[in-house]
Amino acid sequence: MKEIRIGDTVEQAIERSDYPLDRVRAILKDETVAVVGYGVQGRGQSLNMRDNGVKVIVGQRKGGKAYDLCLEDGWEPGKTLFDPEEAAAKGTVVQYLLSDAGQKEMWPKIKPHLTKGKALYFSHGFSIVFNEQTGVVPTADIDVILVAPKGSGTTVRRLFVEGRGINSSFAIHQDATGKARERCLALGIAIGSGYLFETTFKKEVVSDLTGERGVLMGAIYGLWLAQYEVLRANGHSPSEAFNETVEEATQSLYPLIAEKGMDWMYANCSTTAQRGALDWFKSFRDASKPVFEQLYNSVATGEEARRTLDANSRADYRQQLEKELKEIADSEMWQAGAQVRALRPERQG
Ligand SMILES: NC(=O)C1=CN([C@@H]2O[C@H](COP(=O)(O)OP(=O)(O)OC[C@H]3O[C@@H](n4cnc5c(N)ncnc54)[C@H](O)[C@@H]3O)[C@@H](O)[C@H]2O)C=CC1
Ligand SMILES: CC(=O)[C@](C)(O)C(=O)O
Ligand SMILES: [Mg+2]
Ligand SMILES: [Mg+2]
Repeated sequence: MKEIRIGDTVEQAIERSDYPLDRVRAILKDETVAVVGYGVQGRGQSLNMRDNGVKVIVGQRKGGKAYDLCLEDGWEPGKTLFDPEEAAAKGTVVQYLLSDAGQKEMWPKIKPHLTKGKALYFSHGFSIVFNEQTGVVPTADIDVILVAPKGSGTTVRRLFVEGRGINSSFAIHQDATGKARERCLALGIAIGSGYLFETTFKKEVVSDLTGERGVLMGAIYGLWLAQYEVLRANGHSPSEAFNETVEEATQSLYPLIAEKGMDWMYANCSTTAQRGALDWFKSFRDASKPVFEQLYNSVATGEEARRTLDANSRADYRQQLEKELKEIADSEMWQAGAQVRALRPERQG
């Protein structure tokens, strides 16, 4: 256990040494963990648990790319690979890792298999917190727990393979068996978390939806695009605009932030840059803060959940997302990006 103390706020983070693998295996020895949904998270988490010696099965419908990936990854039909409902029936822990819209749709089929004493596990507070929209209301006789890796499932797997670990949030929504916390923490370590930070389903979903719409994905792209467009409009070449907006950020400056914080990154830049950045950051904060407040409100009122469920429940949701991602890929900025990235020396030859 590690303590984080900021002013009056004290937090405890669970670490791997609190749950060494033999303890994890002992806690989970009588459990069959059914991972329902082999998407980005289902894949990362199930492979890590399998490598950690946990008894894992996967529930994924036949046909489609995700099923092919299951076979490629060594899941065996009838042994460790089943239809979602069959897996839910066999599992004592059901890791519900369909997309959030998929969780709503499949719930009537999954719910009957969640019998007394089982654990229902989520990696997002979405289905439970917005249950008026999703209809996901588990019976009182099962544990309902959450481990939400704070990163892509791709990273969950990559860090694990490198012997590192991702930060995850965890929360207990229902403890029917008296074992919910042990189950949750053992699973949290088993899926590859390095540290586990306690939260609630509500806090997790609101912060997560804000973060991904904000600084992690939506805001960063908006900010980068605005700068790129201004540079281009003023006659700078695509490569100059891209290097000065994205390539330098991801290749040089952001890794310095990751290493020792914002001040360390600043300290490793010129005094010219430091003076300018220190003068300008407040303008960017002030310009964007009202947008963040609007965003937070839209998340907290359930509006973002409504939009997500509406859009991602359509039959053609994937094609729609792919179409919009392709528009980004085809845009000048990211075409320049593809060519600039190809010039990284380590990508030569
Ligand atoms: N993608 C990520 O890295 C992260 C995801 N999460 C959470 O983990 C959970 C799983 O997310 P992802 O792995 O991104 O899911 P995903 O979008 O990759 O989908 C997972 C699986 O759900 C299936 N699916 C989608 N709609 C369906 C439907 N209507 N009926 C049946 N199956 C359907 C897909 O075919 C896929 O196999 C979600 O709660 C998400 O918010 C949390 C942290 C990060
Ligand atoms: C990767 C992650 O944690 C996100 C951005 O919240 C998500 O994929 O939902
Ligand atoms: Mg997240
Ligand atoms: Mg998210």
